[in-house]
Amino acid sequence: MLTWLWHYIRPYRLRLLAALVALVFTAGMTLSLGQGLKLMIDQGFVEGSVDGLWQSLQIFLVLVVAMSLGAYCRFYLVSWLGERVVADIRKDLYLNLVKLHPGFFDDNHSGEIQSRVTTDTTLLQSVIGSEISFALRNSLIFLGGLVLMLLSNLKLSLMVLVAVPLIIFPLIHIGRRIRKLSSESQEKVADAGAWVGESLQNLKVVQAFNREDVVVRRFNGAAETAFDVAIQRIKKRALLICLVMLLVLSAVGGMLYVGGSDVVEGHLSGGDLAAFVFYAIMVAGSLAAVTEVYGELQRAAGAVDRIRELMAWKSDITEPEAPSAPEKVGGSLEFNQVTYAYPSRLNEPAIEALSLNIKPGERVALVGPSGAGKSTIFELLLRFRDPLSGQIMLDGVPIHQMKPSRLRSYYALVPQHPVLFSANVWENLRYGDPDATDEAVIAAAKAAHADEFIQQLPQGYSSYLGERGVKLSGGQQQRLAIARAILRDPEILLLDEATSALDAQSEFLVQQALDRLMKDRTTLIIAHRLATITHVDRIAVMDKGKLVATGTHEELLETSVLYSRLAELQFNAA
Ligand SMILES: Nc1ncnc2c1ncn2[C@@H]1O[C@H](COP(=O)(O)OP(=O)(O)OP(=O)(O)O)[C@@H](O)[C@H]1O
Repeated sequence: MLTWLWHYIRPYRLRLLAALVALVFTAGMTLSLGQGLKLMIDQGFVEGSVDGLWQSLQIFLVLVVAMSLGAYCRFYLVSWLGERVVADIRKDLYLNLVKLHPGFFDDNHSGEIQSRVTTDTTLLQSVIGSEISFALRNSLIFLGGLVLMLLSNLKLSLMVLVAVPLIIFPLIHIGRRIRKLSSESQEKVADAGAWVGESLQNLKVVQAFNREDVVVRRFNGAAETAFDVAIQRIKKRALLICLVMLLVLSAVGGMLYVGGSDVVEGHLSGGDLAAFVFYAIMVAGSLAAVTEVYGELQRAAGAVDRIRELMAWKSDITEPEAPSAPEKVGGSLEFNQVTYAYPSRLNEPAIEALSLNIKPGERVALVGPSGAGKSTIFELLLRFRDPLSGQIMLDGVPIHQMKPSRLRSYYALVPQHPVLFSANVWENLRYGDPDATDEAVIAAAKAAHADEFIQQLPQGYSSYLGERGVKLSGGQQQRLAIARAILRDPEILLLDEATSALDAQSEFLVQQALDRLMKDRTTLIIAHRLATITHVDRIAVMDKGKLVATGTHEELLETSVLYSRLAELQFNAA
């Protein structure tokens, strides 16, 4: 774990060094205050000299100023390091997450992952940015105080030495228990957090079905479990603090008694006893502080484990060593005996032995009942998943021999549920092509029949969309998604029921835009409504992961029982 952390701290080692110097300096100054105290008492109070008192006070004040300045530098440098290192870790973690294969998020709750990116890294930040320094400073004070105590009075110091193991051993034992409980507690909080995310995102469904009480009950359950686990941890922690105080302060009381007797008998000066008590309090306080922070460090160790686990995940979609990367592709696609099954349902292939050739510029519609595997074909084409067997070729090159980013640059995807990001219209459309000029963006919006409604938004193209921005209707969102694809000007178009959320009027307009977009481009359309695809070159009928027929609308009405049944249901019902 330390080597891992060092990897992140290393670039800032000069600052670390400066922080350490400041830390050692302030610890030294803190300890020297004891000597200042001794001077003040022996030269001032005991000798009854105001001059002596004034002189020793001056020395005391110099020490205080030096200590305060040192503390300023230490606090600034150490906190800077904490923030910096954690920002770097967050960036790395996010970079790894966005590169993971999308299937990863099927099995891993995105809420839990979110909590790792935020909560766990925050925990780590407080550890690097304060607690390690706190622990180090207190350890130094503990050790320095102990040495000064030993030097000034052996007998009294022996009492401390007897007390130390009595304190340390129960502490380590309880600390271990705390570590286990704290990672458990964090998992429970993450569970509750994930549930909040899911239920709030889908609040309309929750309310439409009057299921508020059910989600509340489930959340309460999760919150209570988190509470129960946290309480177990807190009990242990409370015990830890209580034990430390009891043991340390009893030892200090004993020392005061024994040392006080020595002063009374004249073996020890008042200043020596004051300095000794000062050190004893420092030693006790720093030990208590170390134990306090020990629990936090244990918690952070749990957080580090979880962050590292997430960073260690690698995408299932591998980059080829010697990628084939044609600059331009013609757009022919060939599925060769492709089989794929989702990891959670390995014995039920979603696509089975699929073979299909698509010529450059051809428009092919995929139809079939729900669950037939149409969306899975898109996922395979985009290399969100790789086939278990068989291969997919683009212009004769197997797509697994292409860099995923290069492969995806040939496509534009218009998904069934358009996704708009929290950004303005310009930026949302430029998702298709970040370098597009304003004119090109507007032309694409016009072609997708989106320009008109965009102009009417409060700030036109600069209107902010997304969760906290302007809300758009389903049809408007879809037209933006189409404009995005137009802007991308891809070799291959993947349309997932792109006109599903449109009214008859906009559907007509968008269909025109799509026709223009599809011209001379290989296009795959997932279609539920056969009316929208009667004009395509070829229709591929899928059922339960298998390709059962291909042909034109007219041909399939003759040859495919499944297709004619689908057509009959749709056209007759219409
Ligand atoms: N992430 C997943 N994990 C496990 N199984 C999945 C996953 N996604 C899809 N499936 C299953 O794979 C099969 C094919 O699904 P797919 O989404 O490709 O069908 P589809 O033809 O697009 O359906 P629809 O028309 O309803 O969108 C279905 O049986 C589905 O339950």
